[in-house]
Amino acid sequence: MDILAAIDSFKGSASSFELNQAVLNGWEDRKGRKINVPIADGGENTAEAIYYALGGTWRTIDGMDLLFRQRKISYLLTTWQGKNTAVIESAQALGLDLLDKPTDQTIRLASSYALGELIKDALLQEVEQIIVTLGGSGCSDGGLGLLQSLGASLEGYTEGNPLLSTKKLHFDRRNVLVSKVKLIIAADVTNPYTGQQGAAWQFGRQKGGIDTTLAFLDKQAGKIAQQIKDFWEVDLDDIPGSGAAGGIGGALFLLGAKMVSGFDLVSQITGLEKKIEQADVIITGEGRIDQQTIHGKVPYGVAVLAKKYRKPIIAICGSRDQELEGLSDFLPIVLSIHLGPIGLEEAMEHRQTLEKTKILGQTLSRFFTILPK
Ligand SMILES: Nc1ncnc2c1ncn2[C@@H]1O[C@H](COP(=O)(O)OP(=O)(O)O)[C@@H](O)[C@H]1O
Ligand SMILES: O=C(O)[C@H](O)COP(=O)(O)O
Repeated sequence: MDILAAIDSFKGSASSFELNQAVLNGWEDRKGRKINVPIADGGENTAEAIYYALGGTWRTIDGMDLLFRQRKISYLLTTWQGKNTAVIESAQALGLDLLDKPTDQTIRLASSYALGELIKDALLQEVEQIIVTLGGSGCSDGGLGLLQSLGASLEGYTEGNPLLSTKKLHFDRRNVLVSKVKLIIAADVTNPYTGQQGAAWQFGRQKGGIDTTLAFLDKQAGKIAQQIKDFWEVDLDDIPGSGAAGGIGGALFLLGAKMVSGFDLVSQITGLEKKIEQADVIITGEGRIDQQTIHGKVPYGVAVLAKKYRKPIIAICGSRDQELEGLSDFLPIVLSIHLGPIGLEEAMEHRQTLEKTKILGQTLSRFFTILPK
């Protein structure tokens, strides 16, 4: 029996490659093939998943993070579809993981400026295209910091999160630095720029924002979106994914980037569909399987492919919502790696997570051996 593992990283806990390997190490069937497909949807570890598929070299620069703190940041230089390509994972500079604890203060301070600096560095490497992966970010600035770094001026901006103070955005799309390369956004969600389904309300709470801050950020994003509509005739709220990474999706779209689903892109690059077609059992998962999972996250994407080829699929996670509504049609079995009540900090410990994942892999393989042939 050939088993394929394509589990998304458990954010803050373990990478996709490690989790896949843990399940495969636990799997007791010695005869079949064990296929490890590192996978991602745009969030943390996406560049690594692409690296496993394409190879390439890592370029490390003295960059900064979402709070303007100095930090060494790496991005991937590779070849994709015959073109010199940079893969910049926004979570490397702007990740929620980089904050000790997301609070209302961090969301009020955080900016996407550091991502613009990485894009500028990639442009100096003479690449023909840049893939910017979005997800797992700790900022919610409508992408204004990024635009500022690439040459836009933000009227009224004081400091910290530019969405709080910017009154007006000025930039000439013909002059922005990225006009010479093909820009691809690989977004992990399809949310719009503003509104109840938009960046601030949907993802601002996990970034520490309190309701009054989120309401203000959403109102400000609405003003910027209106201005963009008036001047550039682009309605960001009509663009699925413009609310990814706190609105960076919208900002990059404005710069002419092509928006694609992060999962679809990684799945194409890794040849996931073909590999699923050839496997007998599929294991997927993510840190927390919840109502958001069905909106383009890895386990849903893998499950859609498994369903297409009628392959049995099991999802594993660190924690899950009790109710998973429409998801159970695609993922009937969602199992936590944890066996008893446990605090979140202890649960997320790296080594234990991999050990428990291995044990769950072992249990699942035994289950398949008792099934009638
Ligand atoms: N080892 C673990 N055990 C229990 N819960 C975990 C573990 N790793 C991650 N989580 C939970 O998953 C959350 C991250 O969700 P995840 O699905 O990995 O990312 P995202 O939702 O950004 O795609 C963490 O905040 C935590 O609640
Ligand atoms: O805001 C972001 O960075 C994402 O697009 C959504 O975040 P998540 O994948 O960390 O939930």
